[in-house]
Amino acid sequence: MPLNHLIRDGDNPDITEERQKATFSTEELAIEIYGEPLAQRRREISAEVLKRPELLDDCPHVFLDRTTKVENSMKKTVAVMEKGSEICDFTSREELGHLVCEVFGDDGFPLSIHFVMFLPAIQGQADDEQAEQWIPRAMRLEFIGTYAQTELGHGTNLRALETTATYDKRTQEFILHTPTVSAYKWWPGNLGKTANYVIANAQLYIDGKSHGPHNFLVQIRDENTHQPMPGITVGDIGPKFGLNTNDNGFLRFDHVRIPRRNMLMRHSKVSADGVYSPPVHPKLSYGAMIFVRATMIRMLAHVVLKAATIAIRYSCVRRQGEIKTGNGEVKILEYQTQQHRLFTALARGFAYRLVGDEVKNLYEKIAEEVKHGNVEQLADLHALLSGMKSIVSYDSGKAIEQCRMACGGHGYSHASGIPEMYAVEIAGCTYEGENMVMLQQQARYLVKGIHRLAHGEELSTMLQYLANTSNNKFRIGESGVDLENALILALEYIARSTIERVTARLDSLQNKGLSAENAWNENAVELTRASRTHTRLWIARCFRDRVHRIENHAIRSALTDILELFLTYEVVDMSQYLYQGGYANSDQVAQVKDAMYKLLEKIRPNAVSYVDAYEVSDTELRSVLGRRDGNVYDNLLKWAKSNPLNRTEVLPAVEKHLMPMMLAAKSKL
Ligand SMILES: CCCCCCCCCC/C=C\CCCCCC(=O)SCCNC(=O)CCNC(=O)[C@H](O)C(C)(C)COP(=O)(O)OP(=O)(O)OC[C@H]1O[C@@H](n2cnc3c(N)ncnc32)[C@H](O)[C@@H]1OP(=O)(O)O
Ligand SMILES: Cc1cc2nc3c(=O)[nH]c(=O)nc-3n(C[C@H](O)[C@H](O)[C@H](O)COP(=O)(O)OP(=O)(O)OC[C@H]3O[C@@H](n4cnc5c(N)ncnc54)[C@H](O)[C@@H]3O)c2cc1C
Repeated sequence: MPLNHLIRDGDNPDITEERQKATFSTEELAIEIYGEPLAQRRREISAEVLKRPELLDDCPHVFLDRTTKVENSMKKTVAVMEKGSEICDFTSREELGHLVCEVFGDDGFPLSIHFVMFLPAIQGQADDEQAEQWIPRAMRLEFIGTYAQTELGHGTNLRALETTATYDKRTQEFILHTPTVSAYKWWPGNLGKTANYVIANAQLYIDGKSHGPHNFLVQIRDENTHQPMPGITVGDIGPKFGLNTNDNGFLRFDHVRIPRRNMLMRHSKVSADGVYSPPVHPKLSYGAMIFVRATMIRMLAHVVLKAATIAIRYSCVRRQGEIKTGNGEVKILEYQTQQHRLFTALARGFAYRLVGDEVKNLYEKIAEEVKHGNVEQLADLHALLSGMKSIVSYDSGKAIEQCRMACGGHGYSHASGIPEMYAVEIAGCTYEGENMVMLQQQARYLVKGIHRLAHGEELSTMLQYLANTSNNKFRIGESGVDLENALILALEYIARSTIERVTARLDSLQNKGLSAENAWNENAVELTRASRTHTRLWIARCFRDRVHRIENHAIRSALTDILELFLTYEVVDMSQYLYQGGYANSDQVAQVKDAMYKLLEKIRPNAVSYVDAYEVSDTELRSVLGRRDGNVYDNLLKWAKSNPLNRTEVLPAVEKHLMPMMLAAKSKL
């Protein structure tokens, strides 16, 4: 029995040859990633989707205009809701999430923000009575909601949001109002044409006093006619870099009245006579953002692993050039440069995917505590997620772009599927908090950590390495120190020294009389660097711990190669920091590079099996280059021929414009 379970007759022999080389069972690696029974359920769901034409695209989605894309996704949503429960367990987020990926791909679908923000906001911030009233209706899709926070003028600085919710004691209502153009809600996903309810974030005013941003449930469209409600102006904001199947929207409130009980009241409350009770933590109304920041790590990793699947499979069927003259053209994956750009992308994908599970578990644990009023760990969680969403979105974007370029010209074509993946994934650098801003949120926490240490106070587990000042020499190659440990210690040193340096600069500038705010801004770039090094260390440690827990020996060994490649790549990428304070010399850094190049060779025979084990179906991949069967060229030709521009031999526009011009030019001769 071959170890790779995807070997089939009729496949491109070049890709079959790759699968025959597997040294681990791809099914067992799939189980390690997804767990049982999910690994098997995912396959069954994929197979079921293939049998149901109403869930499949009639033609490649990239050939469609926006209006048709939006219509198709609405049509398929209804099909999923009618028949989906025959295919998957709707109560399982994982199963439903997989079905959504199969049917809709990455570019958005009408219920995305309903599920990822609207419902979580209600679940976390509505009191029990409100939850009981709204959640069952929302789950049954009697209405569709979105999360309307960002405005035309402000997205980052939430304290400056201009939408107001003024309490009217007389009628016991809030009046939602958009006072200026810059106060228009702008960006919320599925707001433009789909949603009929929103969670609106607005400044709460009672008796002329502001209490800061709070969340309110507001109906914006009629439940029967879908027409905007009185006082509501709403529409789509237009085409974007990506996510064009998603109707991101704008929204204006003109003195819209809602009942008092439509303010989400689990944490903050307004009584009928207008008495305000604040939450136990001032940022509890930001809970839905925390949820998405925790969830998006796995979503982003998923996109990297899809891009790696495409580029690695394609690199085994594409032959170009010779390594040794006369020996024939090689698969492009034989080139070390190709292995370096693709296997490091693969390693990041696996690291972020597995660490993403840990982040999700941590979030769930802390969210449960918060629900019961214990906010002790909220600052740790906020700092971690601020760093994680920034590192994972940015480094995943770089990895996907490398995958695209590694496919040469065909990578630039939408036939590869990678351009759309990149456009969707890279939005993660912006949404849920612009990366530079979020890195600085985490930097505040790190600087505080150094100050706490100086005052002899206890540090959270995440920061304890800051106290390890005896780690001041790179120990690679020393007897008794294995590669992994030496690399993790190097990453600890990089993070600690970077955070210490920038904190010392901040302190010294303030001692010289500069204000804390100006000192901060003068060091903001270095602060974001400190934040990055800390997060990259956290990811590395968490990935290492995850791999060490694997019981299946062959799978642990396969993922150890990926882990070591990840660690060597991270250390090489940040090696300039190792020279700070004389921690390492250039020979030691060269040793890390050598180890990394050896790992590329070691991973090479299993490359296709790693991505096969991640098990993304062709339906979900939507890529001609990444097809499981490796039959790329015939299908590229079919794809190009099916392009709407080729429906007629002579394009009407050519007849109308260019032909007369050319004929007129000829007649002038
Ligand atoms: C089952 C089905 C599955 C379906 C799957 C479908 C898939 C669909 C795919 C969907 C694709 C994409 C989804 C996209 C969704 C995108 C949605 C959005 O973007 S919503 C809008 C997000 N907006 C933001 O993130 C705004 C960013 N800004 C902020 O978060 C804050 O304003 C700020 C943190 C930058 C500053 O806040 P401010 O109030 O000004 O606070 P201070 O800076 O003064 O900080 C004071 C203090 O508070 C701490 N803090 C800040 N935030 C938090 C928090 N959230 N929790 C805990 N603590 C917080 C901060 O650290 C400070 O602490 P100190 O101790 O004082 O240092
Ligand atoms: C695809 C997509 C989907 C979205 N979906 C939603 C949604 O469903 N609901 C919703 O409410 N919003 C949504 N948003 C909005 C999104 O959350 C905001 O765009 C994001 O938080 C960034 O805010 P901004 O646009 O105001 O950027 P800005 O804050 O204007 O950023 C512009 C530049 O200014 C810099 N900057 C700003 N403040 C600081 C600072 N304090 N220090 C240093 N630099 C700073 C930034 O780093 C950046 O370089 C979505 C956005 C996108 C792209």
